[in-house]
Order: sequence, then C-alpha cells, then structure tokens
Amino acid sequence: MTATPFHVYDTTLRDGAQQEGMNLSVADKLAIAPLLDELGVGFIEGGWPGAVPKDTEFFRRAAKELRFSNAVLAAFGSTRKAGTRAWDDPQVRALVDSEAPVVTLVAKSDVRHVERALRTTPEEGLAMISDTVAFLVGEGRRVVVDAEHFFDGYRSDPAYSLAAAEAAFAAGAEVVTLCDTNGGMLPHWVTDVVTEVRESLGVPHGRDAVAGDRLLGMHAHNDSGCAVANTLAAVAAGCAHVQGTVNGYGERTGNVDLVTVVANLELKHGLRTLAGGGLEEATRIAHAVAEITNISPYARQPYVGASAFAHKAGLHASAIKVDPDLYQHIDPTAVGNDMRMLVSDMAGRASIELKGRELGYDLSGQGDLLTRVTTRVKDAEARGYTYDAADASFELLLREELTGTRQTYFRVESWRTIVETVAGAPGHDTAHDAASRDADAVAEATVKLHAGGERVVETGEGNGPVNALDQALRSALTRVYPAIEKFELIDFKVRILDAQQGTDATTRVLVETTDGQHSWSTVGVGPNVIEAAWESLIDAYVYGLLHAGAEPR
Ligand SMILES: CC(=O)SCCNC(=O)CCNC(=O)[C@H](O)C(C)(C)COP(=O)(O)OP(=O)(O)OC[C@H]1O[C@@H](n2cnc3c(N)ncnc32)[C@H](O)[C@@H]1OP(=O)(O)O
Ligand SMILES: CC(=O)C(=O)O
Repeated sequence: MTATPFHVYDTTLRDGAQQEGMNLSVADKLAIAPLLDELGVGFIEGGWPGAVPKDTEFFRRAAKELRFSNAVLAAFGSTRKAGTRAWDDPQVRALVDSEAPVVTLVAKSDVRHVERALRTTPEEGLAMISDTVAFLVGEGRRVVVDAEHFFDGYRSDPAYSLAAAEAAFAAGAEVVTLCDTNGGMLPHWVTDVVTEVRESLGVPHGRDAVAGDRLLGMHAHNDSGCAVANTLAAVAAGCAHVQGTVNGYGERTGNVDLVTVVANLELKHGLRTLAGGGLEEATRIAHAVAEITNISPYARQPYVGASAFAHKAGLHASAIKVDPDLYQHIDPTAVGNDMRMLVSDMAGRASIELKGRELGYDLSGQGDLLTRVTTRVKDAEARGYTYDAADASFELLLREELTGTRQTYFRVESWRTIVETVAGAPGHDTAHDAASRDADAVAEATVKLHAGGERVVETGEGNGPVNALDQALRSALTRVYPAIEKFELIDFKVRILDAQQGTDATTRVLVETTDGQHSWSTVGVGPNVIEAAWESLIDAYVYGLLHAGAEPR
C-alpha cells in the first residue's frame, strides 16, 4: 500500500467568491485556476455548476481550456433535495455534466439543520447523503462530502453527526470534511472532536493513512479568529485534507488562509503538502490572485504580506545585522517574500546600514556617516517626515550625506499656483449652490526654473493645484530631460499632523510616482499642503532622473 498524499483543497473560486464585494467573472476564474495549480494544490473547487450560471460556464470552458500539472477540478453542489431521487435532481445532474473528476457535496450533518432548514426527518437527511454519494460514485466521480456545521452538530448531538459521516463513507465518499461553517470553534474543541470522530469511524491518523483509507478533512471559517489554529489542530489530530482559500477570502470574516496553513505545515511541521515546490512562489501567486480579484493585498498577512518581514525597530535591525534569524521566524525566501528594513525615528545605525545595503550602498565601517544619517532621520521624523513610507526621499537624504551635496538637475527660482472658479465656464451654472460652484474650480501653476543652461518659465493647468504644478514642472523640464515623459504621479496622500492647530496644522504629503516599470515614494512636510506637495514632487522628479541615469545639465 502506498501512503496517501496529504490533500490541499482550494476553494478560492467557490467559497472565496462568497466574500462580500467579490465578483469573479469566468475569465477571472480561468486566470486564477492556473495560479492555484502553480502553487501546487491538489484540488481546485471551481464553483457550483447548475446553481450559478457563471460556474456552469467555467466548468464548460475549463474542460477545454485548462490543463493542470498538479490539481484536479472539483465541482461543488448539494445533496439531492428531500423526497427526490438523486438521478432526477437537476442540480445533482449538473454536477455530473460539469465533467469535473471530483464532486464535493455539501451535506447537513447537524440534525437541527435537517429538521429546521431542510424540514425533513433525520432518516431522510441520511438517505439524501447516501443516495447522492452512491449515484455520483456510480457515475465514476471521486466524492468529497463537506459535512456542514459538523462541529456545532457534533457538540449538540454527536450520534447524528457521526451517522451522517458514516453514511457518506459507507456510500463511497473518499473524504468527509468536518466543516466549522459558522467559524466559532476553538482549537481544543477541534482537537477533541476530530480525535473522537476518528476513533468512532475507524479513520486512521493522516500521517498513517494509505490509499483506500477513509480520510477526514477540515474546513474552517475565521469568525473566532482561530481558522488557522483550528486547521492546524485538526491536522495534528489526524485530518489528512485541508480546505481554504488564497488570501483567506470567503463569507463574513473569510475562510482559513490556505497559504498560511500550508506554510505552517511545511515549514513548521515538515509535512509535504504542495506539489512542485510551489511554496517558494507563494508571495507572487497570492499577490497575482489579489490583482485579479481587485482586492488590495493585506500588508500584514502572515508569510506573504508586504510587511511580513519588514523591520522597523532599531534594536531588531542591530540583531538582524548579525543574523536575520534572530528576528524572523523563517527565511522569507521560503515563501518567496523579502526582508525589508524600514527607516524611521525608531531606526538605529544598524537599520540605516541594512537599509543602505537594500538600496545598493555599502555603508559598513562608516560609523560617522551612519550616526549623521540616523540623527537627520530622527530630527526630520520629529518634524513630521516619514521615511518608512518614502524610500526614495530617504535615498536622496542618504546620498546627500554620502556625497556632501544634493543632486540638482534644475534650480527653482519660484513657483506659484492659483485656484479659481470661472463664471460662465462650460458646465458652470451660476444658479447652483456653493458646493456645485466648487466643483468647477480649476487650478493653474507657474514655475520659473533654470535647467539645461536656460531660464525656463512654464505654466500648467490641472484639476487641482498639485496636478497643475506637476504639469508645469513637466513642461519646463521634459525638453532637457526626456526621461520625464514616462513619469506619472499615481498616488497622493495628505495627512494633517497636528489637527488641533486647525488651519495652522503641519501637513505631510506622500507622492507615489512611476516610470511605467518601477514606482517610488517621496515625502514633503510643510505648514501649507501645497508647499508640502511641492517638496514631495521635487524629490520625486530628482529621484526619477537619478534612477533614469540622467546627467545634470
Ligand atoms: C455553507 C456553504 O457555504 S454552502 C454553499 C452555499 N452557496 C450558495 O448558496 C451559492 C449558490 N446558491 C444558489 O445559487 C441558490 O441558493 C441555490 C440554486 C442553491 C438554491 O436556490 P433555490 O433553488 O432558489 O432554493 P432556496 O434558496 O429557496 O432553498 C434552498 C433549497 O435547498 C435545500 N437545501 C439546502 N441545503 C441543502 C443540502 N445540503 N442538501 C440538499 N438540499 C439542501 C433547502 O431545503 C431548500 O429546498 P426547497 O427548495 O425544497 O425548500
Ligand atoms: C461547505 C462550506 O462551505 C461550509 O460548511 O462552510
């Protein structure tokens, strides 16, 4: 007998899509599925054919268009309706028609749900499970049974929940997944229930299972904040199949984050769960899925978040300089992530040295320089600057200390901006209220500067003063520095730092700029929002020119 491989079962395309605000098209699903296969999951649940028209179409196209290296497709659906026959139930037939080799049936295993939600008898509830599983097995399908509300049901009436699981196994189900549908379980409850169920049903522990053995699975939701812990507890207690979603998408507070689960199992328990070394691609894949779902990745997500290995405190950096393991639970490359140093008022010299290394500057052995930069950063942060969100401004500061001079591509003589509403302008209606007149405001900016051996005076128009300044600066500089044509301001964040000062408050402006390939962030601070934005904008242009390799003219 060969050992049964551990099952990693992804339900991003089905339960993940049940997340509020998520709406996956067929094309989105067809684009996500290959990423899940690349990650190395064994099962990809594509949706509920027969119930959701897009899912029916997904299975139709997937059968023709997708070829997986690691995964098989699973079609999800429910057991037959009460009082019907499985082969007559159109939704059960749609599961067969989907041509998915695996069918996952949601089945009621809490007798209270059978009586109150299905409005049928406990006996008919069990027959619905056995008939449907037996029919699908007869149709040549591998069957997984998702025993809905299993933990709640078992804690209230263990005999019925066990009978539901036994009915599924006896009819030929390969896996019975114990579902914490309401997500309220705690890890020690999960340990107790899984252990008792295994013993009652004669299911071997996952680590001892061989082909043909009954297997238990775990399907966790995160309502109690314990989804990962509950899934790990279930595996430790003997489950050999885990279900979850990439990025923890799902109903309410989400399903368990499958990447966190497999990273813990592989890196902490030494269990082989994914095919083909996909864990090292996990960060890229999780972010690529987030691009398709159009939900911004969560920076503090375990393992794959942008902040998962970002270090801010100076003391952490000083130890990391000796050995990164001193302040990291794993090597970030194991999940395809990177260590990053954040520079802020909490930085020490070690933070600056490591940040310098990250940016390509070897600052080792330059104690005085490190002290000067650390002091400048702390002083500037006390005045409102923030460098952990503005790497480009930090690099300009560092270069200034390294070279003793600030790189200048142009010398600004003056700048000015005006905002006005023009009566009679297209779309302007003088009869409107004040709020609508504000909507017609236009901005104009003038910059006077010296570049390329000339004095240049340019104006720019925009929908706001910063946009107008950006336009004017661009017009003034592009002829001398053509690289600027590719620069685009993509984000602009304003924060009032001492709000109790009212209109006298200090303002911080963060600007993000791209050249189409890379993006960089800069910071400016001032009593006036436009002044702060101007400072940030100038840093953005200087940094962009520096990295474009422009020669000052
Ligand atoms: C825990 C989970 O997340 S399970 C996945 C849930 N996902 C979804 O619900 C998304 C897709 N769902 C849908 O498109 C629709 O809800 C459908 C097509 C499934 C059902 O819609 P409708 O046919 O309009 O039925 P309606 O919502 O009124 O009632 C559901 C029916 O399913 C029955 N049912 C519910 N659970 C089960 C089950 N596990 N097994 C068999 N029948 C079930 C109910 O008893 C009810 O039957 P009735 O029509 O005889 O009263
Ligand atoms: C099956 C499922 O999605 C649940 O019980 O949560």
